[in-house]
Amino acid sequence: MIRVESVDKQFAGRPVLDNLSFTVPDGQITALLGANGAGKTTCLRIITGLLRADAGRVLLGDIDVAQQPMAARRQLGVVGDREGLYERLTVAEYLTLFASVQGLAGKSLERALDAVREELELDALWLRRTRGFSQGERMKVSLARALVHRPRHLILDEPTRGLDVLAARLLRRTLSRLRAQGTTILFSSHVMSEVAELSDRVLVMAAGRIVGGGSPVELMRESGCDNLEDSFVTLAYGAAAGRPRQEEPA
Ligand SMILES: Nc1ncnc2c1ncn2[C@@H]1O[C@H](COP(=O)(O)OP(=O)(O)OP(=O)(O)O)[C@@H](O)[C@H]1O
Repeated sequence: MIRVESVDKQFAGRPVLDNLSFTVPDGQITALLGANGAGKTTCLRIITGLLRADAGRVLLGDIDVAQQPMAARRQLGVVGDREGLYERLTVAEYLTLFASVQGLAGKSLERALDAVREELELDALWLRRTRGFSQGERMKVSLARALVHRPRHLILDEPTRGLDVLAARLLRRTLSRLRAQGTTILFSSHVMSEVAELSDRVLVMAAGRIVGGGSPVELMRESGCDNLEDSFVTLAYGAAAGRPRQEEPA
């Protein structure tokens, strides 16, 4: 389970996250929605330990991300900016490096590499250097890097941005399989059809706070709308106009 508890973050004195609290249950896919600038990426970066909160804390199970960064890293897979590939390395070399950093060696390293190679259909890319990779190819390698150590928690920032139909489908299939294995998954997206299809739970952010949360059906009921996109607009932009509601931490 991921717990975000009373997190504040300011940039240059401007509040971006404002006493933000929510939980992400195990074995479910949770989508984080919000208008541009609502604070989604900032929130995900704090969960993954890339940014420090000004106040509050983030727990992965019992592990405090800021207090126990090494332990947190072993529990986390992160798919963020797909630009971070080392272009001189082949996919095999790159994934070996990341798996080693996570403490894998010998037979368990080999097994971990074989598993992501098969699951993410990486055969054709395996011995290629990542320079010049397409968006879809980069996503596959980023996802393989995030999963190679079998983390309990997976965080993805707009994972289907720029992907074609087949690559997006592979990603969705992979997320569904991971959910069935009990992985806790949190992803941000602007694509409502994908959110409606994939998510067990949706969190709507506006101005650094949670303004709605529940299953897609619950959100539609709460907002009195018959589709997720209208619910999102009602909750996110209605709230931005001045009626925020903070979800209680579970
Ligand atoms: N390093 C930074 N320095 C200053 N301001 C920042 C920084 N990072 C984010 N911000 C600001 O914080 C606010 C929230 O940004 P964030 O990237 O978290 O939003 P988002 O919800 O992910 O938006 P989008 O949907 O456009 O990706 C924005 O106003 C952004 O300009």
